[in-house]
Amino acid sequence: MLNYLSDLMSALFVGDSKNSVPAMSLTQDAAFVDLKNYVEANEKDVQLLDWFQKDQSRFEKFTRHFKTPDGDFLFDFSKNRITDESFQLLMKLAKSRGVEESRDAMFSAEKINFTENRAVLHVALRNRANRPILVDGKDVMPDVNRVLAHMKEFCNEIISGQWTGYTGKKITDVVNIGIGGSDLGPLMVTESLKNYQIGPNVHFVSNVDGTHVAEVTKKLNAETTLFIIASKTFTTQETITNAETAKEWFLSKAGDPAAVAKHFVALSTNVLKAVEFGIDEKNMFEFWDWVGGRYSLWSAIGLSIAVHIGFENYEKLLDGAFAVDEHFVNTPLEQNIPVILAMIGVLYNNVYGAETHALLPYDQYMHRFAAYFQQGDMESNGKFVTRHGTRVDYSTGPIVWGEPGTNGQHAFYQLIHQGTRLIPADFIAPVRTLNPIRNGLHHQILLANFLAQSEALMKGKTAAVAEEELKASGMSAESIAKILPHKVFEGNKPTTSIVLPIVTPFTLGSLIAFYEHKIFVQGIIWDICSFDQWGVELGKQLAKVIQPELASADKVTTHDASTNGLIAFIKNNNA
Ligand SMILES: O=P(O)(O)OC[C@H]1O[C@@H](O)[C@H](O)[C@@H](O)[C@@H]1O
Repeated sequence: MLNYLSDLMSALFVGDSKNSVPAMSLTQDAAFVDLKNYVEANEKDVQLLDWFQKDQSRFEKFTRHFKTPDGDFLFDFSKNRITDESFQLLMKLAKSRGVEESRDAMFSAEKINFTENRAVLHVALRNRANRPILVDGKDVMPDVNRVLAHMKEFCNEIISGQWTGYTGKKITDVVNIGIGGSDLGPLMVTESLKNYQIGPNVHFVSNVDGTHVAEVTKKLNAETTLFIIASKTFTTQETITNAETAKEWFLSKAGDPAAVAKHFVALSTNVLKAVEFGIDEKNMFEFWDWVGGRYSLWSAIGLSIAVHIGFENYEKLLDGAFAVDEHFVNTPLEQNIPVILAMIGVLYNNVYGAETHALLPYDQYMHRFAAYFQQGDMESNGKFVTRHGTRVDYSTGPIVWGEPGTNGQHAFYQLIHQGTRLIPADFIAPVRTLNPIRNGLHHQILLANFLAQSEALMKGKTAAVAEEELKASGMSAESIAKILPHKVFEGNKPTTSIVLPIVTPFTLGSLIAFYEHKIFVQGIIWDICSFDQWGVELGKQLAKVIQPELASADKVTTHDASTNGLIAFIKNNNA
């Protein structure tokens, strides 16, 4: 029965798509078996430092540059557990899994999101060459350009003060109300590019916890505030609830419902629902079902970004991503940065058994970067079923986490240095700071810490070195014997260093696109559908059942004992 079902699924969905990978599990793919066997026999126990000592050209060999108008990126992969041999085997695996064919299928608008029967076309939103991209025979570019033109016009009106609120005042504050992909991207990017602000202040309301909207509106003046309701579906409970609350708050100040049109705009694929909510159709910024929520900051969902930093800067963000799209499409696998990022991740995930991946930006502006890619990566690749409908027998997407340096150093780096798990980490640091205060002193300290941490993780500290240090401090032999094991760092912890020239709209756009394509490539290797998110639905379904139960006075007995007990406790103590 199970086999019949999975065969049926394959026939229905993967069928003759060019994008289909060999119906072979990753673990049975000869390229994977070769990689695993080779690494286990030759590389698992080798110290990274030994490879540096043996190969003087290791740094040059395993670094890649990426040029931008704002300066070069340097990707240093050399502190990873790769050699010429394992690197070649990783590239063979990418070939064998059909990475190039799948990439081309995405760019040519095949419906690779087969569980929702949709193309995956965030790349069309930043297709700065304006090459036609056909979905169901229709070029999507005229629509993309039309919405961009609308966004431009709107931004200019808001920033110039031509657009005024109901009492004739200029808009000073914009509140983006959205959640998930309709929140995290604009939030992360506006924080990262705060230095480029030329428009109103931006605020974000996402959590359905009333505290979020209450605290944000507390600080605002209705006369000068514009709400952007951002929701792909316009049915998300949290967003609609927050939007209705914002409208109530606004009307309690403005009084006249006619004023709503000047203070509420919507970003959605669902024009009907937005109009139903009371948004004037000319204040609707549309996008399409082929834009995944977690890839939507390049669409109308980016409006709060464009309003905050100006449309020209927003276009530079798109340009930066486009430059990476061109690189991804046109560069051979061995030189292809997203492919290398992805394949090194696969090595740790599937050969070394690593469970997590840390993103550590050494830039305060980028403090939400890891949170953003938690959704980008974990919602995309947190899947246990292959595209052929069978359960995987290997691990898929890693747990993604991180905090900006140097805060992380004083919090969780202890576990990376001396814990028992292998935690591959990406260090991301700009050469130049946007705040060179005290003659660059802060930035120098920041960069010294970034460099020191990745060095320390690789080098570690042997017992002999630790003992010497303790002796030099004048400690007694007895105390040294007690403390010595605790002072040892095993080292050999792999890291990738991504050095960008400076945080600009262009370089940030590029950086985001590198990670997006990394996630894409890994999904192909794991043979999963990286573009849907059915896993978030079950909880939503159950919440709809529980909410009325919380509201009623009746005793609830329909769940398991734990859930019933929790409901009873909350109700009994909520008098
Ligand atoms: O933009 P919408 O339709 O309100 O959806 C918001 C979020 O809703 C969540 O349920 C999805 O997991 C996310 O992918 C999505 O971004």
